[in-house]
Amino acid sequence: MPWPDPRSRAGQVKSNPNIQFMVVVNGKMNPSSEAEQGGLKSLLKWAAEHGVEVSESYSSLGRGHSLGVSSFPGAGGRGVAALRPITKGDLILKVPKSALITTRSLLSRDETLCVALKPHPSLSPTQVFTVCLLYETNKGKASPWHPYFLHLPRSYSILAAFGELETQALQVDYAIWAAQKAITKAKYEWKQASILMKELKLKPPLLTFRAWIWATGTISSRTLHVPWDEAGCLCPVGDLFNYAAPTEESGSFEDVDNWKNEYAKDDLDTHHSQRLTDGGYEEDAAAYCFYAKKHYNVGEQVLLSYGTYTNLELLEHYGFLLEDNPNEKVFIPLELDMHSLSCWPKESLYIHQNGRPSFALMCALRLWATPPYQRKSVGHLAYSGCQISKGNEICVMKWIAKKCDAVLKEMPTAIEEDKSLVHLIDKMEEYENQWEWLKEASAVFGGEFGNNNILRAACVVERDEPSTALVRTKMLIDRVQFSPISAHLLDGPMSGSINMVERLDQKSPVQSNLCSSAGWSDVRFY
Ligand SMILES: C[S@@+](CC[C@H](N)C(=O)[O-])C[C@H]1O[C@@H](n2cnc3c(N)ncnc32)[C@H](O)[C@@H]1O
Repeated sequence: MPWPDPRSRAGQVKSNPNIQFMVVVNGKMNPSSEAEQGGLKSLLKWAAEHGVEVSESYSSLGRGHSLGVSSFPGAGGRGVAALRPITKGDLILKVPKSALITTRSLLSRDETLCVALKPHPSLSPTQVFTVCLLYETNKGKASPWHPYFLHLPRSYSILAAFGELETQALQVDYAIWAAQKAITKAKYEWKQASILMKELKLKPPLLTFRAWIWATGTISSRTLHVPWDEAGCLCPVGDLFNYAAPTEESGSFEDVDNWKNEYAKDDLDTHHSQRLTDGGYEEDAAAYCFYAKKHYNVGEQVLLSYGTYTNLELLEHYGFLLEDNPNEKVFIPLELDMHSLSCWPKESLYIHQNGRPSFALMCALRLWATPPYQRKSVGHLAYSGCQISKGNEICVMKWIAKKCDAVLKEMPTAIEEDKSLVHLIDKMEEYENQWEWLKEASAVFGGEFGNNNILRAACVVERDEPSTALVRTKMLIDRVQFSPISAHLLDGPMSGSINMVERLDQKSPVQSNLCSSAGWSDVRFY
């Protein structure tokens, strides 16, 4: 999902393009490992050659680059660190238009691709970009973006990549439905584009649904907004910034004025307001420009807001969740008679992670809790976000508390169970075989796996050979990886055996709105 529209900014980037490699552990910077350095070197050398510019500044450390590529375990994995103090509003990175990957830039270099696309006008801009991306990776080293492709993640945990087990583990019905919808849409779009991909003679591994999901995940989680193409652009180096949710001072529950402001924010947030942007394409600079949204000290991770997202939306588009997401919403269904009193759409009836009900939910409930003969005379209070009476407010809050209790009781597992399970899955690699792991799981869950799909799946696998059982369980829980580069190499007799490497380091998201981040806590550099 491309980031929102840019706002215009002034600024200057000094043109020293050599970005450094560092690892930041507990706020302290250390030179990164040789493997990491070696791995990233080719990308950053390529970036420098293609005019990517990173800012320089003076500090007690002397003059030097403001940014470095670092590893932030538990906070997005590979990301960008401040190597010098950075001031709010500083222009920190500039990526020239010529380095951006867009449908247009790919088409302008390839006549075959242009000709092949013409008879397929019904494909959406994103489908076209997905095909173009797979076509470009199909070129292997012949593509000018080959060093960039080498550094893309091998797999994504976006909803479209979910299997049945993961989908059911979401537990919440609207989250399950969102996953099913994302999977169905991806399959439909892949089938639609398959004819074109065959005409383009992509290598067999790149024609698979797995490859489509890889390209979809790349585009969904890494593209930035550009004004000339709704599919957005891939921005080498600019796509190394991890996400920080946009926050505002939240109003206190008792403070009606603050609360009303918060309600105004509900409306703004729904439209992914432009105020959240800290990067954008600038026509006069012919470059994608990135600005610091706040002050950063040396060693801090420099983050960007891609937009305002709930955890389910983050999972859908970016494949991770935030444990503390100020924009998280839990939707509360109203009974028919309550709904008929006001005309609020279902998606406006929710509770924030901090427990604050949305404006629409409060309005609908305040009206419902008012005797019918009074609704006309006091309705304006509800519509302007004000209390109607103390009794009315107590009635509303009691209803919300009862509803929340009922919703939570309907979930097959509780948050404590989910946390234990995520912890157990993380520890799976430490066990020699499935039996040992299941023994530990039984102890934690008191031998009762109830409705826990993941543990039930593990029990079924248990009947296998112990040596293969653990691997199979991990495969059920984790995602297999797709490497476009090795797919490119796999040709001829090996083409059927797409390079699938088990992904053992990724958590399975359980209950999207309640569970911890499933991001790249352990990014591999390759
Ligand atoms: C634009 S990329 C950022 C760079 C990425 N970490 C990398 O190694 O290439 C976006 C992806 O980074 C990860 N990510 C970004 N912010 C995160 C966060 N706050 N927590 C966990 N994962 C995050 C997610 O996998 C997301 O899809």
